[in-house]
Amino acid sequence: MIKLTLSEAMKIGFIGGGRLAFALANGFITAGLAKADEITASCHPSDVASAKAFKDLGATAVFENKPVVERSEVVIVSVKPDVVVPALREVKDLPASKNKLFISVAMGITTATVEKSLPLEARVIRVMPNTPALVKEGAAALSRGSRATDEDAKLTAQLFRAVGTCDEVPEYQMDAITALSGSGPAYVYMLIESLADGGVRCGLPRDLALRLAAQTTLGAAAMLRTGGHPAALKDNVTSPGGSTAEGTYHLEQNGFRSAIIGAVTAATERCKVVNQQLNN
Ligand SMILES: NC(=O)C1=CN([C@@H]2O[C@H](COP(=O)(O)OP(=O)(O)OC[C@H]3O[C@@H](n4cnc5c(N)ncnc54)[C@H](OP(=O)(O)O)[C@@H]3O)[C@@H](O)[C@H]2O)C=CC1
Ligand SMILES: O=C(O)[C@@H]1CCC=N1
Repeated sequence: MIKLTLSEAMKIGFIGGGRLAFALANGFITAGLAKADEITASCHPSDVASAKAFKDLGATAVFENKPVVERSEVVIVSVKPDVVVPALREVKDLPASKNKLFISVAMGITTATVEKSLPLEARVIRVMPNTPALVKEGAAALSRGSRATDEDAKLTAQLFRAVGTCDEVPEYQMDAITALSGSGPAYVYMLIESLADGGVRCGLPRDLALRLAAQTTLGAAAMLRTGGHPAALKDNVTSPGGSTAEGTYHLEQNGFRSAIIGAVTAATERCKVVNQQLNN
């Protein structure tokens, strides 16, 4: 087996050159982990915009999946969940697919499902990243497939740690992680947009409201990273009889916490349904 070592010269391929693939490719390049001209991504022939985005990065955009596998040491499978099996079927019989590390980022799709679509010798790791990888603030988790080695897990963790954090977890936790940190940026953007809308409603100019909302979210997250507990940090903001107590009371009355908990629960269920549908 060829030993993989992470270096700037590592050839990284993406089957599915969409939004997440672009965020990762851009993140890997700016982190100095990959050279743009060592990256290959496959795009649909009709998807001129994605192909152009990769070309503008200095990467190679192709319109077939086979060259991605042939040109790359590590292949990141970044198509939509229902396209994973058909896309891998196209490359299964290539000699280049044997002994290769495939990293699947598809929501809900288990390593067992991916392994069944590849040659016996291929190794699989499942990763759930998120789009803030683009600015090196990603949160990722990885789980090993049955044939993945310690070195594969180490290399994958190194790749994703270059663009944020990466924890190794048992695979049964992956759906909940997808629902929390994979989808989480969308919920946070909704929070930020709502904060700004509130500011505008109360008379602030839109650009100031949006900047304050984004910086407040960034600052609050940075405080948590220093080791504080969210409840204690919230209490520090809440003066007796003050504005925050009034605001948080309104949130509680309107089911803010249960709405967020419900969102993560619903998204977790969606991941399970997707994998079940694929295996029926
Ligand atoms: N977006 C995110 O924040 C995250 C996404 N993911 C996972 O990443 C994967 C991709 O998501 P995302 O980037 O959002 O989706 P996109 O739709 O942006 O990307 C998928 C890309 O694959 C292309 N494609 C479709 N069929 C094929 C095929 N047979 N061969 C090669 N490429 C093909 C699509 O082209 P076309 O549009 O023309 O169909 C599209 O450009 C999903 O499995 C998702 O679960 C994981 C974590 C976070
Ligand atoms: O919405 C989705 O299905 C993907 C998975 C996590 C984030 N985006």
